[in-house]
Amino acid sequence: MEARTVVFASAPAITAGVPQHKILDLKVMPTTAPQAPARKTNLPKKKLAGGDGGYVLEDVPHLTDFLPQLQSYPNPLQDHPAYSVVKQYFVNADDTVSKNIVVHENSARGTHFRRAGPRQRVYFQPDEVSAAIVTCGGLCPGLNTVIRELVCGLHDMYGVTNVVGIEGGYKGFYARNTVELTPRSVNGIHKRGGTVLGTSRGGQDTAKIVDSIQDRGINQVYIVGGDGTQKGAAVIHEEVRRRGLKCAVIGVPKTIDNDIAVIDKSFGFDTAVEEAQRAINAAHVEAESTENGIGVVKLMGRNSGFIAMHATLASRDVDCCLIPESPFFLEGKDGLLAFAERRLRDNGHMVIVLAEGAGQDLIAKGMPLADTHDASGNKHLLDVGLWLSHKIKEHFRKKPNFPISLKYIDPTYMIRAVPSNASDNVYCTLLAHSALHGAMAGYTGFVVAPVNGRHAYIPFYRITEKQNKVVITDRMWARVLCSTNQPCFLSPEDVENARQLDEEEPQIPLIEGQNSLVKASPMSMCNGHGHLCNGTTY
Ligand SMILES: Nc1ncnc2c1ncn2[C@@H]1O[C@H](COP(=O)(O)OP(=O)(O)OP(=O)(O)O)[C@@H](O)[C@H]1O
Ligand SMILES: O=P(O)(O)OC[C@H]1O[C@](O)(CO)[C@@H](O)[C@@H]1O
Ligand SMILES: [Mg+2]
Repeated sequence: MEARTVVFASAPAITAGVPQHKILDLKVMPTTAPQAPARKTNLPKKKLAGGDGGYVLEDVPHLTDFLPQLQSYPNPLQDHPAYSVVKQYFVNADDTVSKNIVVHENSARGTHFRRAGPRQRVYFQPDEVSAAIVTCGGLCPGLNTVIRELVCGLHDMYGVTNVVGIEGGYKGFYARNTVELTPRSVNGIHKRGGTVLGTSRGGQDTAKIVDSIQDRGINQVYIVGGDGTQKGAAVIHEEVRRRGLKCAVIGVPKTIDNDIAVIDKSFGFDTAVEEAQRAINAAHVEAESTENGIGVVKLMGRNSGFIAMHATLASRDVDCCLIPESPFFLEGKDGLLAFAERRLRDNGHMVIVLAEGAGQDLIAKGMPLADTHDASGNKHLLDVGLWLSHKIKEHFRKKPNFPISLKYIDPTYMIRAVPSNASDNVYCTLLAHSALHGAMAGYTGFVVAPVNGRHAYIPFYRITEKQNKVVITDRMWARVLCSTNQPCFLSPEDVENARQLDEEEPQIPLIEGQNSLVKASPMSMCNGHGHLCNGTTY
């Protein structure tokens, strides 16, 4: 395939903070010709704008930020029969989504993100688009649905026919071949678990990946993966921008652990919680059927216990839920072992659900092991389910008049290798559509996801700067403790630490000329193309 590069003219004139975009013809040339010099931009990483009442828009980059002469075209969707009856199909240029939905009388309006959806003007012509999709990290229900809907959405809504899949995760960009993706080839893949493209951990070499993007002439890259993947996507975007390539880099957040910050939830999470019910039911049936039966179920959740928490609440058969965010201890009258004894005396059986990351410090105390990591740098965890089962058996072995029967169920890979359920399928479809509308409209360097129920374009740094964790000082965790009636196992010091972690995120102050655009009302911040008029300082 012929690689292409874009030549651009001088920066736009700026009048009163609003760049006057001069529309030039896009010149396309083979890479054998001298490369256009990457524009020496020192665009700040954050693109913020302020409005009245403490309104802050944390915006995402647009291709015209560094390729100001790009040609735009009317969105072909305006002639699409399926959308012709929709009252207002295009998103308003100044639509934004509020990060905080619970407000008080005197609250500042706070952080907002650009609303996802189709724009009136697009920055790609259908036959110009060369899109690539890659899936990275662990498996997750819904990966195939996202792939299918990206391919079909690009094709059906925008007439794009050139879409390839990168095989085997980030490594596939430089080590493996691509696979052509057509509506026909992806038809039906959403009914299968896994990812038809394959996935991997490690092997992220930004320069090589961007070389591959450039050589193959790819101008839209859809990167589907978890927190690690999105960190990789952020640096790929930086490099693409540094080289001045007309290439939109879009992240679609994936993880069953639901540990991605800001967003409502990640796809696959619902399916994982639903699938976990099968394991918990089995543990409950086994436990109920024997004298002092104990069922122990280990679920995924390296650093965040969302799956365990939601599976516990959904099931109602769980007597104790253990998650990484909430420390626990075994010994003493308030410890887990004494609690298990009490529960067995009262009910004759019990079910314990734990997230794989729970109690890691506790285990390490007893058996110091070398710190080992996977290819992506994630710490290898010790098997808390096996360890806890052993500790419980050891405890009751000392009590000959208290025979127990313990069954340990480890369904970790079973809950993520299944196809997505109906609700995740719909979610993945909307995610894919939001992603491709953003790319066609020229946005780049963003992750797409719902925030308070509305799909939004979120800058990469927001997703990668911290992980989403269960806040144990929140009411949701209290609901779990109330449903299981388990002790909270926390010392006053633990509670204090948890409260500190839960402190409200500091608002980013707008400093004119450094990280802010103009101080303006949201209405006045947009130009006719539906993106912020940002000039060179944002
Ligand atoms: N800090 C980072 N910078 C650049 N690339 C990274 C970074 N962390 C991870 N990656 C790359 O992203 C890919 C996936 O990362 P990782 O294995 O951590 O999974 P993930 O995307 O977090 O998904 P999950 O944890 O849900 O399985 C890997 O190819 C890895 O090399
Ligand atoms: O064994 P693998 O493939 O590294 O995956 C395990 C990890 O993947 C995750 O499910 C995230 O995808 C974690 O909860 C878990 O620790
Ligand atoms: Mg991860």
